[in-house]
Amino acid sequence: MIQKMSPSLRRPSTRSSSGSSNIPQSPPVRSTSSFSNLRRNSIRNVSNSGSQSVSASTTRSNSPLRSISTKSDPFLHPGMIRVKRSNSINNCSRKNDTYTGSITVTIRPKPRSTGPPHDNVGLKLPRYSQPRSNLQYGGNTFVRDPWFITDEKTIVHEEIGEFKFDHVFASHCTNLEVYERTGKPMIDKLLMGFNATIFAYGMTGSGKTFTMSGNEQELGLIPLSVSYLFSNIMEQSMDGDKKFDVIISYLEIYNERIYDLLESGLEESGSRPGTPSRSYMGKSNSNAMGVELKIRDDSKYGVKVIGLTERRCESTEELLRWIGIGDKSRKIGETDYNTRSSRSHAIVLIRLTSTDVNNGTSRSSTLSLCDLAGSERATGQQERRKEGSFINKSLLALGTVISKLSADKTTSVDSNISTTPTGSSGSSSGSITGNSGIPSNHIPYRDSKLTRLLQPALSGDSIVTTICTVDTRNDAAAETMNTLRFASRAKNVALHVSKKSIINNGNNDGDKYHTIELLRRQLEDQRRLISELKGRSSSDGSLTQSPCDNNTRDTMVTSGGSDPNLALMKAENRILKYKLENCEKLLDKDVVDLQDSEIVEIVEMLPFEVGTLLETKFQGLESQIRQYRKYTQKLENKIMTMEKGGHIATSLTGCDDTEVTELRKMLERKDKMIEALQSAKRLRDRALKPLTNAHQPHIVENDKLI
Ligand SMILES: Nc1ncnc2c1ncn2[C@@H]1O[C@H](COP(=O)(O)OP(=O)(O)OP(=O)(O)O)[C@@H](O)[C@H]1O
Repeated sequence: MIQKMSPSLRRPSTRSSSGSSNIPQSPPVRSTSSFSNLRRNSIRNVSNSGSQSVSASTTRSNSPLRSISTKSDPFLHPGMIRVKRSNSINNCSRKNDTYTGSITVTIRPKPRSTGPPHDNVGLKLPRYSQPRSNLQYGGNTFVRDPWFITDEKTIVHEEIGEFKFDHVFASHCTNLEVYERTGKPMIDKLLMGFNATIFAYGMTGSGKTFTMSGNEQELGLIPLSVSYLFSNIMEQSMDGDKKFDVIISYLEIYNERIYDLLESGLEESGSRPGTPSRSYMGKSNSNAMGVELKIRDDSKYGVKVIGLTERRCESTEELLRWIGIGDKSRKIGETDYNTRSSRSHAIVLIRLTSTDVNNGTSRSSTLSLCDLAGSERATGQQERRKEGSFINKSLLALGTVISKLSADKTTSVDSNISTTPTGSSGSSSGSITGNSGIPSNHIPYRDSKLTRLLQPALSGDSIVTTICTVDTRNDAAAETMNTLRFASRAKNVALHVSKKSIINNGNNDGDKYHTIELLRRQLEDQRRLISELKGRSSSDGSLTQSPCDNNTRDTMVTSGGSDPNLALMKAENRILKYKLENCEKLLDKDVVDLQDSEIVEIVEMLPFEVGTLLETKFQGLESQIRQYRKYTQKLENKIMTMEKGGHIATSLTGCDDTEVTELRKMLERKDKMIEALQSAKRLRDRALKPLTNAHQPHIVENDKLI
């Protein structure tokens, strides 16, 4: 964690004499002040002048680097000419917490290494005004370049037409200028809390690595940006209110496999920090392959490379030294176009975490610096051919993703154009043929490791700037054309990026006190609750037994456990249930089975008129019973008489059968009627008994048949 100015940051260190050091202890470094003052002087010059541009000579005159000879110091390279100070980040709305715009696209033409000192690239020539003719120089004839840069945003091809971008650098521009336009604004965004991604794209040999890393003579965008980052960190941590953490990881994608470039942790570095050590490697592909790393979806970072080494750095020198170590492991090899061609995509990840010391909040943002391998034609050498095919495939995947992302905005210029990388083996399977302008929902990020790793950045998690390097020579026209098409599409990719959210770590003293106080209160509340419950349970006695006792548990359940309201409700429920059962019994019970007390209960409930009515009814029934009895008696007498006279059989036999049957039926009905009447009488007697006992004499003495 970097807080205030650590001694190592304050101390103007001297250049290490030795190339070795113990890692992770502070590595041998170049003068700290060189890097930080580089930035400070350039910034001060701008702000003091109040101008939008600053000349390199001004920068040089104030720089402490002036003591270093111009031969050995890249900052004093004569190529450092006027550098515009305007922020080149693309048209965007810049609210405090969000960035809305599109990918910032810049074009960097590679200068001719031979030929006339000033080719037509970089000269402001009117379109088509120059006749196509060869140039004579030093006794040699040079074919004119077909490309013109008409202004700082436009590059024109004599026959195809013009392409407009956020910035087109002159071919003779310096890395410092490129950094000022691209790296510096992105570091500013990083410091504000945005993720930032810069990637160099272009055909092999067009200057990607030169732009990103630089060489012994001229520092590239990476060391310049890192230097600016640490200068800002020092400034911001000066008053002690902020602490910073800088962590670096470095990986490469080689033949569609991800390798950790810091894994080996090489402890020696023969090169000075800030310059790409790979530039000094004597042989290509000299490093053994490491362990392949896997990518995983991650809720926090979008995607994450599992097991990637992270190194904490406290200074520009330390960080650049790690990059130098990683560069040594990066795969390079000779191709037809480049004797030291990158055979892999390399990505430097710098995670910056700033912590507010006063309130303990922190915010992390990541800078991704990508030096992509270049698209290339198929070569005769088998290994290069295999690598080239992987490179082309992944660049094709990137082109497809960019194309799809920009599909809804792409202009007709791109119609019917394939994004197949330069010189690829002709496969067009993944190319975009014809742009319908219909946005596709499916973005094939999973088609390559490169697009997978860039997915969070391209899908809105990062502000993105790309530097497309081109070779303007006539024989590279097709490749340049493809690069510019890619660039045109990238320009259309919309970005809506939010700052990384602030995390409350709760790790400062104020937060600790607050947390302890909160926990203390919670503890008190819980204690109070426990004693309250104990009080309740001892008052109803249900908790006096062991909690393991089943009876206790039952008691608790039936009494509603520890809740008195529940117990009360249960008791009420039991009473209501009992009442209901009784009512049901009363309703369903056969009247005959009713107990006297129950009948009295019912009778008492009846109105007086009902009793009178019932009495009348019963009297009617009694009269009927008497009639039936008389009739039955008559029949029986008749039968007896007949039996005594010996005529029974005869008479009965002689009797009309119908009459006998009728007589029998009448007897049966009589019996049934008598039974029913007796039952009714019994009921009536019982019903009236309490009333008659109280108010009047018995109407019926008993229920026997008279
Ligand atoms: N703008 C430039 N000024 C000076 N030299 C340059 C420039 N661009 C490229 N070069 C030189 O061209 C050569 C190839 O450049 P470089 O290695 O950066 O290309 P590259 O795009 O990274 O290629 P590859 O994709 O094969 O890795 C190097 O010697 C480099 O120094």
